[in-house]
Amino acid sequence: MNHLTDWTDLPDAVWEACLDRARWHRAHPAWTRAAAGRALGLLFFNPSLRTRTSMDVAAAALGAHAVTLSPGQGVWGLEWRDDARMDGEAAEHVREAVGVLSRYVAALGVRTFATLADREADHADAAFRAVVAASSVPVVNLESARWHPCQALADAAAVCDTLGDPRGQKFVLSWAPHPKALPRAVPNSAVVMAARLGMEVVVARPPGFELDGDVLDFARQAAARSGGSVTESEDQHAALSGARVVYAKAWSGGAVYDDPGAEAARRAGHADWRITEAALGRTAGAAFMHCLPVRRGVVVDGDVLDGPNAVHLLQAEYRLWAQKAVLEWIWEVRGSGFGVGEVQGSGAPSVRA
Ligand SMILES: CC(=O)N[C@@H](CCCN)C(=O)O
Ligand SMILES: NC(=O)OP(=O)(O)O
Repeated sequence: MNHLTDWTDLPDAVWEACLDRARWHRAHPAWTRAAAGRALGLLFFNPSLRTRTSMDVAAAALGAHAVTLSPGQGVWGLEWRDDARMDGEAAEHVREAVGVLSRYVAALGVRTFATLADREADHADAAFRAVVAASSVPVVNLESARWHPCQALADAAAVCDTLGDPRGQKFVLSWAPHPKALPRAVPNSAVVMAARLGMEVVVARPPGFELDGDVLDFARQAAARSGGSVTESEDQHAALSGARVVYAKAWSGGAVYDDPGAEAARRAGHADWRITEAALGRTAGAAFMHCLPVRRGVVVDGDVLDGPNAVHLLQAEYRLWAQKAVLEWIWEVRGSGFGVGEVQGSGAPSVRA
């Protein structure tokens, strides 16, 4: 069964074929009946605008039918912990709920954000893994505690369209201020994504906001295969010099698990990490990237988002093309059949001359 838990669980050839295919879809947007007769269940434990809409439309564009379910909002609240005594809000367990859904649909998409309270559960991606374990159909990760693989695929396509050949170009993942403690699935995925593309990756973040060591290890392993590199910096100013991409993202510091108050205070002390026109001016004409949703004037200034270097809407658009490619891969459909290695070039136009 083709689950998409994360790209780090899959051969590079699958990533490359899906990336080529995502770019191909942008150039060939016609709807098909490749997955006609199939249903897709979309289980959202957390809010979504892009993922929810683009998955629904991607399914429709392949002739499939999507059903979106939000546990606790018109759908029974769900428990995922194996050892839970269910005397709280949750009316059923994912073992039953996902067992049932597997009998209705041909694949499931699932969103389960990090708890930011249970370090071990988050690190093990336990909620998402509980759904995968209970499912008898393929599962697509729509952002778990650890990874956001659909975002990574869309981001990679947007980088390739924007830069042409990204190899050797400087990609700065820049930590950003935010009023809330946010998960790390997006930065984790972005750093491995850029390393896979052979980019010179710099993770710029204040002290206390380090990404997990195993995520940096995954990224360094990817960089070793692609000819890229991965380093860290506590100096945003220096990191931005020479950058061709600035990917801004807020994420919580490790202290969020032990001392949330201290984490919040430390986060509030770094408001000056916001991306401004002046910050972008220190780069080599970098494209500005963000996964969205984004807070204007907190994470990034409005004039950067409204300016010529911002590619955040292209990233978001690519979610649709990327997820068409993912659905084709998990269902092994594509008109004449979808096999790794048979995809030739994308033909997608460059959006930046
Ligand atoms: C604001 C917020 O909750 N952001 C979430 C979702 C990002 C895109 N799905 C995060 O930082 O992981
Ligand atoms: N980037 C992203 O996943 O957006 P949503 O949270 O709106 O789905």
